[in-house]
Order: sequence, then structure tokens, then C-alpha cells
Amino acid sequence: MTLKIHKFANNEALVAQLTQQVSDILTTAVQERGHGYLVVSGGRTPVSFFQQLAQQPLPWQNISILLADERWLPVSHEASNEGLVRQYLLQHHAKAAEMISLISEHSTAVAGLRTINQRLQPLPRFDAVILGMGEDGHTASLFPESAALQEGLSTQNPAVAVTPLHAPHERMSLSKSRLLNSQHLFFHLVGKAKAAVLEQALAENSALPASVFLQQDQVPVEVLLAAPEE
Ligand SMILES: O=C(O)[C@H](O)[C@@H](O)[C@H](O)[C@H](O)COP(=O)(O)O
Repeated sequence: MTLKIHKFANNEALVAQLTQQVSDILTTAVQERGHGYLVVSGGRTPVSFFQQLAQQPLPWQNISILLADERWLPVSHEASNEGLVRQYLLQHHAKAAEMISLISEHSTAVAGLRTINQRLQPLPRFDAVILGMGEDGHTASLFPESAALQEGLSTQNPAVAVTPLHAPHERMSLSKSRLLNSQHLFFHLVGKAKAAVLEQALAENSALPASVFLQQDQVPVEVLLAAPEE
């Protein structure tokens, strides 16, 4: 398992490093294969990272951005992850990037799944996937106890439709196999509560969804953690 954990005194320092690493990865990707693919997460944590990354003078017209997961809502809804990405990441230089949406016109994620799988099927290996983690150990929308978890962890399809038991909104999540089809994988974690869940997810017999991504041999994973030390 190639796992590196980088600890930061605060999110500002973390974001500076993550921005640098992701910028380098995307620059290399565009140089080497003409196009870069970046997968980001929604939620509250990534906002300042999005703001920093958007200001980097990268070859954005050759970069596609996707979400690791999406809430099945109109982009104009305040809880839409695509709305968040459009508001904070697809700005400044990054305005030129392409966004590959995880939602469709269908009224439910289950009904839209086929369309989303078809949309994602042709995509090559991602260059970087940045995951968050919930305090219940979920990552992307792969929630513990959700009926779709097993499918999300075992399907070879790129996406899975999820109805979380304890979180709002129906979701579309990238599957484990699609998320791990990447050159680089990062976790961006902020706060003491996340540090504690990280410890659980790193334990040998952890059943938390995040541990599936932390404890694997397929893609090097770097955890960037900003949490005050006791
Ligand atoms: O749509 C989502 O909810 C996310 O993609 C999700 O997996 C997120 O990364 C975690 O829930 C952490 O969320 P916070 O950053 O808000 O703590």
C-alpha cells in the first residue's frame, strides 16, 4: 500500500500544497496526453482549494472536471455539488475547463443512472481524484449501511445511484472501480473529528467505506490532514 499522510497546522497551508500538487499533475497530464482529468468532491471542505486552484494559469481548455459524487438536485440548488464547483472552481483561469456533469434530466438518480454511465464510460484514466470523508467514514457517496454500498464497491460501471439512509438527497456516486482508475488519489481532511475517523479508517479491520480507498495497492494515496494537535 502506498500511503502518505501529510499533516498541516491549518487548512491554508494544506490548500497551498494541494493546489501545487494538483497543478503539477494537470500540467504534466496535458503535456503527456493532451488532456487532464480532475475529480473533485463536494461538501464544505474544498471551497478554499477550489478558489486557489481556479487562479492557477493551467491549460484549462484541455482539462475536464468531474465530481466524485453529486446530489440529485438542480445545479441552482444550494446543496448541488456542481453548483459549488461552478461557483468556486470554474472561475478565473479555470473558467475555460470543461465540467462533466453527474446529473441528467431524469427525475431520480436511479432513472438517470444509465445516461450517466454512458456519459462516463468513454473517459480514460483520471489524473487526480480528490476525496473528502464524512464523520461516518463515507467517501464520495459511498455511505456505510446504504443499500447501494456493495454495488458501489463491486460494480465495474463508472457510477452508482445511492439513497443514503442518514444524509439528505438522492445521489449519484462514482464507483470504487472508477475512482481508483486514477494516477493519483488524495484525501483532503480538515478538523479533529476527521482526524479521529481517519484513524479508524486506517485500522486493520476497518469496514468504513473510506478504508477501501486508503487501504489498497492500486493507486498511490496521499492524505492531507489539517487538524490541531492536542
Ligand atoms: O457530496 C458530498 O457530500 C461529498 O462529496 C462527500 O463525500 C463529502 O466529501 C464528505 O461528506 C465530507 O463533506 P464536508 O467536506 O462537508 O465535511
